[in-house]
Amino acid sequence: MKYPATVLILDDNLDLLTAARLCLKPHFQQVLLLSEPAELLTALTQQRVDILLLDMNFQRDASSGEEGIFYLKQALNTQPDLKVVMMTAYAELPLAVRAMQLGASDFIAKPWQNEQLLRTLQQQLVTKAASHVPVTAAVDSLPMLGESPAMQQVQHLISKAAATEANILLSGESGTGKALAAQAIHAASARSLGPLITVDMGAIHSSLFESELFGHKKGAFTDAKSDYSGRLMQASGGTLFLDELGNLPLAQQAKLLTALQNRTVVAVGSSQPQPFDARLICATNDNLAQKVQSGEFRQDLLYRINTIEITLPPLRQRREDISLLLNWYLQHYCEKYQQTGLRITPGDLKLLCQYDWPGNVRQLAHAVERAVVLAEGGIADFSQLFTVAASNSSGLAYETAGSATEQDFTLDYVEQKTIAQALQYYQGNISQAAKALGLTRAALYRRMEKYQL
Ligand SMILES: Nc1ncnc2c1ncn2[C@@H]1O[C@H](COP(=O)(O)OP(=O)(O)OP(=O)(O)O)[C@@H](O)[C@H]1O
Repeated sequence: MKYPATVLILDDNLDLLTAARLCLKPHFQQVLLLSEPAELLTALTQQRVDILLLDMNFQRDASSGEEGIFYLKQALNTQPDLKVVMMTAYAELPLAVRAMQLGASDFIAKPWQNEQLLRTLQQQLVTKAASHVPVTAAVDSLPMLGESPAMQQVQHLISKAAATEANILLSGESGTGKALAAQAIHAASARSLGPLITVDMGAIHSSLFESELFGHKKGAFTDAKSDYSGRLMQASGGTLFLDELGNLPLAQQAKLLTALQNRTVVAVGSSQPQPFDARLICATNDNLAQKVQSGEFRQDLLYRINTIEITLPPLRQRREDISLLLNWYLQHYCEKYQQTGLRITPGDLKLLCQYDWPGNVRQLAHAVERAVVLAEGGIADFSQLFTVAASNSSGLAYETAGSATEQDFTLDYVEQKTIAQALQYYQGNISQAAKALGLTRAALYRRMEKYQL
């Protein structure tokens, strides 16, 4: 039986490509080969890929791995849920660790044994299946819940704003539902039949900013193998959702402002402005007014985007909604994991309603999912969350040096511990934790799912 998955192998060594294809073809539905790294972006935009097997070095005698890192970032920016396995002939641990910090899922040293390669890729598919509902995908189908006065006010603003063409700024802590609100606004607007194009501004590499947003012409730069329309044009007729806007560097803020003011884009390699027609929604978990004061955010850009500002309140400021959300997610995950009759004990419910939920609804949903999976005797098991809350630490058992065990030295363990500490330090702020860890937000989410944080 073949895995219903597509593997893309990128290496400039044609013999290696052939050998890898021979090894993998009997086991995977589709195995694609690429010898030209400049074509990676096009390949990923044209074709859904599950696993990318990526070489670290492309130029002759190169051993720094920088090219591999560059293409890794490019691949994850294009397809954030992609599993990337790095291949390196120079199996230096620091390089592999760096690649994994940047979002690679695993690495394999060349020359590999066929069995080892197969096992590594199979493992990626298992992890991919286990992380089932990615956070972003879950947003698509979930309703926006909340009966507290604060949420009723938010719902009211959403329906009023949706009926207009006004630019909207959504603010609020991480996990409070800004992306969900953007979807609700789009769905309730006259543009609902058009596209909703989301751009994570924190995840776009500065060198790709203009090309990604405004498009490029074929031949405008080395990698530009064909014309690309860009996100603003793609959103025409629909809604453009710029997430994590507070992370945008000043130079790029100026370019974005010009495009928004003129409602035109000039593709890289062109001098011809093209009009675009998209409704703008922006989101941030930063205080942009404060960033204006400190000179990190342009005031004119803020005025352009915040015609209507909607602030999503943190869960701790609307505790009335906690039990509603707990029950809704309990039912949701019971259906998903085919559990029946699970309940939350009154004692647990009380504690859960008192808890501050620094990661807001996202954290609550994850906690319920975990509790459903770990449930025994018909009772949802929140013990892991309570351990975290009680110790006010990451929930991991930190042994002293004297009691260290072998597992303390595994990369997985060290990574998990570091991520948990960063999340705790930044009080659940995903963007700040991701930045400190040197990860994209998508890569951090993937790891949080993996380690159940
Ligand atoms: N009011 C709500 N009702 C039900 N689910 C919600 C609600 N708010 C958020 N969620 C869920 O919580 C998760 C996080 O929401 P979302 O991604 O919209 O948050 P966010 O504020 O955009 O976070 P970030 O700033 O980290 O991107 C999603 O799975 C979403 O469906």
